[in-house]
Amino acid sequence: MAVDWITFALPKGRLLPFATGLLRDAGLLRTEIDGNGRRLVYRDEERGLRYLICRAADVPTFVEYGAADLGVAGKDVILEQGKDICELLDLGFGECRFVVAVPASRLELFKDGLAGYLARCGQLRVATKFPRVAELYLRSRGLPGEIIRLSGNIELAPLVGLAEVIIDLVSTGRTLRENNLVAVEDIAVATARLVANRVFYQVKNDQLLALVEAVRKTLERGVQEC
Ligand SMILES: Nc1ncnc2c1ncn2[C@@H]1O[C@H](COP(=O)(O)OP(=O)(O)OP(=O)(O)O)[C@@H](O)[C@H]1O
Ligand SMILES: O=P(O)(O)OC[C@H]1O[C@H](OP(=O)(O)OP(=O)(O)O)[C@H](O)[C@@H]1O
Repeated sequence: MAVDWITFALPKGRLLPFATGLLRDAGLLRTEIDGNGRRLVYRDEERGLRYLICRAADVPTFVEYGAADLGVAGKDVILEQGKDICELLDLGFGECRFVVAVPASRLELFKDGLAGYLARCGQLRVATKFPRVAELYLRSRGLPGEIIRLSGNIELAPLVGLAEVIIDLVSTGRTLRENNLVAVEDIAVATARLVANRVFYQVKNDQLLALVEAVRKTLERGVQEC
């Protein structure tokens, strides 16, 4: 790989249309990327730009290890992983929030918050895909609790007695509603971020700054999903 190529790690899935729309508007993407396809690497030879289609949670890893210079990653994943990468821009899209949610049928038990629940019931198990965020949250509240890490469909856990509460991402609220859960506490809002490899951001500073500036100007104008 020539050193002057610039590689973007893009998240497949729900963030991809926004990320590609933004890069296209910024003049940094001319290739068609098929979000539903199996192809994982796209190149714009003329401009020396390369795009990697990564799992959303893997973008920080590709960037931290220098397999990509720049990447688009959710703040949720950034908070959870604590990777050594530079966060350059808040891209605004992919907004969701970390919440604590409980079964609506048990809401009364949580009327004095998680601390009140613990005092009443003596046990707090938290199912989540984000154990670090959950751990930090419990610690910041001085709450003892067991974190149960799941890979997805977190909402299932309190419905079958695997956990008393969940800590998960919510955007439309549909998944909570359809599983008779309610959010009782908000933890943090997350949006997609433009991130960079720490070393490359210094070494290729002129090249990367020009790209970051193009993205920043596009954000100021407003982004189209494509
Ligand atoms: N309601 C939401 N739930 C989860 N992630 C959301 C939501 N809304 C926006 N996002 C953003 O989308 C990213 C996850 O994208 P996506 O759901 O496509 O991947 P994933 O399901 O976590 O990963 P994969 O399919 O690779 O296991 C999150 O990191 C977050 O930044
Ligand atoms: O508020 P909503 O719009 O309903 O979105 C929230 C849901 O989306 C995410 O799950 P995802 O779709 O990523 O699937 P997963 O459970 O397999 O992680 C999240 O974990 C919630 O389950």
